[in-house]
Amino acid sequence: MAQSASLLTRIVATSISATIRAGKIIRDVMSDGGLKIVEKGKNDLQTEADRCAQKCIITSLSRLFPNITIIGEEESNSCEIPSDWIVTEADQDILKLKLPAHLENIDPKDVCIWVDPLDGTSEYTQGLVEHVTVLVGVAIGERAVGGVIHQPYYKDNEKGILGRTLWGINGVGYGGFVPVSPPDGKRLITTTRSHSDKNVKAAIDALSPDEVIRVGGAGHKVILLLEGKAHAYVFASQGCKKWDTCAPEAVLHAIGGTLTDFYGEKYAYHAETIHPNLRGVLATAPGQAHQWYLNHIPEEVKQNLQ
Ligand SMILES: Nc1ncnc2c1ncn2[C@@H]1O[C@H](COP(=O)(O)O)[C@@H](O)[C@H]1OP(=O)(O)O
Ligand SMILES: [Mg+2]
Ligand SMILES: [Mg+2]
Ligand SMILES: [Mg+2]
Repeated sequence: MAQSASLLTRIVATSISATIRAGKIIRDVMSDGGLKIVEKGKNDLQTEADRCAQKCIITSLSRLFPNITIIGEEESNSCEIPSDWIVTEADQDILKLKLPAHLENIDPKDVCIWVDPLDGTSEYTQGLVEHVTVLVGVAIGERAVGGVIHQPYYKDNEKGILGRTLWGINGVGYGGFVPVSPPDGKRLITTTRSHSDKNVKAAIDALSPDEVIRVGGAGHKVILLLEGKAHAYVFASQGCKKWDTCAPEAVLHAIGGTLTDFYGEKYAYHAETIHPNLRGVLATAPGQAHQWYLNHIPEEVKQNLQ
């Protein structure tokens, strides 16, 4: 890998390769049929694919970036990993990116990488594989700056290949998708299909949507915002964690969208922060009035998110 490239571009470039490899592992586990599901908590599953994909990504990144904190959703174990799960390649186009001065010489101590090896596990176990993404987010200080979202089951009929990878670096660029504005004169809201409750529903009802798009995964829902299929992602629940939102937030910000909690505050992604997004997730596509959504959320809904 070009050592002259900056640390941030090297992390994002390698993360692209690592998520593609993890996506192949996720497809292989599904086609072999041995999901070996473990129940981590209420409505909270883990499969062999979550475990193996995390192992692939974290082992690869930690060998290349030994001084950087990497936090993954799944608990790690010390078992051997196949050598072909260890990724050393990097996306060459990303390595060529020119960064602004403040991102050029970052201190490895200020970087935290958040890994969600399989976002949308509930849907994956139900065979709704199009909802699945692999997420790697890169925070510098408190801010989510770089993000990679890989969709292992995306079908590109023209290229005849399975899978695509979307990336973004705030203030630098994005790729792997073409941003589209959502339709004018309508309010399309995307939200959970597997983790709903009274508070989640009350928030959506208060926004009087024309349509509610219920799909799995934080990564998948932010892709709907990137591609103009929804105006807002509304999840008034404490269920999402930092690894769910770091990468999607960075990619969304790179095209001018916004992701905050229900009080309008950005989440902090430094290594010492708590994992749950206790104040919910509200994200809007570029050009949408984020404040309008915040203003229309009932006080009671906000108070349940503390
Ligand atoms: N109550 C919860 N318990 C565990 N994970 C949750 C919960 N709510 C949301 N998540 C995580 O956030 C993602 C987005 O939520 P949803 O799909 O319900 O909109 C889920 O796919 C899941 O990530 P993961 O699949 O990686 O465990
Ligand atoms: Mg999970
Ligand atoms: Mg997740
Ligand atoms: Mg996950």
